[in-house]
Amino acid sequence: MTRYEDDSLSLHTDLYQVNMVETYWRSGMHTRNAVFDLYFRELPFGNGFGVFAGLERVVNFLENFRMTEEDLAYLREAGYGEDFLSYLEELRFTGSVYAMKEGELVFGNEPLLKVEAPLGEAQLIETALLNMVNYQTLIATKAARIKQVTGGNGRAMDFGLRRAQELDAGLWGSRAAFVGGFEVTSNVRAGKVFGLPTAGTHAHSMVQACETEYEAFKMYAEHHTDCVFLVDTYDTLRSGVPNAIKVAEEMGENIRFKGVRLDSGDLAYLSKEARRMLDEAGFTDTQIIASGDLDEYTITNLKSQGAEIDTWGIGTKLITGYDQPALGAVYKLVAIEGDNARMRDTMKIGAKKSGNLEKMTTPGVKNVYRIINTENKRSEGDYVTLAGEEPNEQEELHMFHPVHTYISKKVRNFKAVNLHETIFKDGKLVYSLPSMADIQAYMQSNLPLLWEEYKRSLNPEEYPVDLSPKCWENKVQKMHEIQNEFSQ
Ligand SMILES: Nc1ncnc2c1ncn2[C@@H]1O[C@H](COP(=O)(O)OP(=O)(O)OP(=O)(O)O)[C@@H](O)[C@H]1O
Ligand SMILES: O=P(O)(O)OC[C@H]1O[C@H](OP(=O)(O)OP(=O)(O)O)[C@H](O)[C@@H]1O
Ligand SMILES: O=C(O)c1cccnc1
Repeated sequence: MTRYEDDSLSLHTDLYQVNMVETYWRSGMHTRNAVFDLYFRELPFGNGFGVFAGLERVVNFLENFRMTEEDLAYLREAGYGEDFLSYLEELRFTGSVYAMKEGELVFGNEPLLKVEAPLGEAQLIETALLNMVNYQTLIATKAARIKQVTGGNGRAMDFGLRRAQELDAGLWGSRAAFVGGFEVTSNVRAGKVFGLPTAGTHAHSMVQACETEYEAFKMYAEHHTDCVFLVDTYDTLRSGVPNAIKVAEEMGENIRFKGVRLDSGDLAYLSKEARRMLDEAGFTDTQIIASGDLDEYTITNLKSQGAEIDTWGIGTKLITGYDQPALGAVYKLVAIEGDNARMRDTMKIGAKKSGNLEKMTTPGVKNVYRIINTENKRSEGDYVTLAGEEPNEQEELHMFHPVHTYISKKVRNFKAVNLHETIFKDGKLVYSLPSMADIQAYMQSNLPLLWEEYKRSLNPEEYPVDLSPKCWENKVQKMHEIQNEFSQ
């Protein structure tokens, strides 16, 4: 039982955030303008690209951000003073948010989302934003990775709900799977809440509940027009497929015999045999659905064995991000208003002995552009600039690796597309959330921008995410300033 009844998410944060905000407020720093970047460092699953998801929930969260009476009562109980609670009571999100569109193809070390807000607000929302974007982007990326191997004509179906890490992950995971390209979900609530296409077959329990498998299929067919029969409860080829065919023949035009589902055994062999049997019986349009611990590796392998599988049902390994359960996105302060009311770039160096530039944050208010080659229509890479830079006004771009700077190229004939949409401006929502179908279509329409080398599932090439010379120099200069301060 919960001790409080409301469904406020405003305390969906870590205690240290509240304590920092109290400190800022008591010192009068809470209203200073701050800029935070939200980004991950490394692509998950060894994939060559990521798929951004989580924005819709971030928007809902920020729009509804206010401390309820129960939030305040809890904080009062925890010992916070009435004066600070009065500040929290009035607190709303008044800042600006710039973010990638959901479904955007994304890469390491580029801001997926940028928050410009009074320090107190920007700090208090950090944990929730990371929580939402980390999980949803991880699952959307896993889904896209699986879709890359099922191919255009192999349907991917999300079966994950029962295996997800609790209710929220089940709901938002199904949505993320759709963002990443899954065609359909078994999750009825996700269908209701987000309008996702749903579909389903039946379980072994229905077959077990009847005296015989034939009786179970027949009973289902008598009450449903669209029928997919699960054929592996007893013996797939000797009992399951023949019973499915028998019922379909008996029911004739009264049903649409959509397919059979295989959930165990040698899926390559069984699918080929089932296909042969269905075709011989004249059911050439009937599909074969496979499930049972599938992921991109088993699917690739099954396809290489010539498996006759049309639809892939994927649960556990999709919804839990099984082989990499965390994306590791972070939220870092990159600029803050100083005593003189001017913005000051900030940087975190960290305790790395190696002086690894990669782990250091990139200071400054920045934009991210995708550099599209206007001749071959492919992306040359992403290009992170300082605010105010306008790459489209340049004749030629110098793109170089931000750590191994000798890896460089000059790009002409390009179009630089700003990847950040303005979502909130001074607390006001100025972005209309696209439909789920548009989000998925947007993701798919962007895939041709990437060379195949970035999209292969095994050992893809590293897609360039470069800093503009000004952004890079600013970073190096800031690093030297910090180092000099300590060597004096
Ligand atoms: N031809 C195949 N080649 C490679 N992997 C396969 C093939 N057929 C099935 N698999 C995969 O191998 C694993 C099969 O594991 P296992 O034999 O333990 O379970 P199962 O046959 O699905 O039966 P059960 O559901 O009773 O566990 C699953 O992950 C399945 O997706
Ligand atoms: O294997 P996953 O990728 O996680 O996909 C979800 C699994 O959930 C069901 O099995 P379960 O044993 O839970 O129920 P059942 O009795 O209907 O087979 C289904 O048959 C899949 O095998
Ligand atoms: O509809 C199905 O076949 C289904 C749904 C959830 C999990 N496993 C299978």
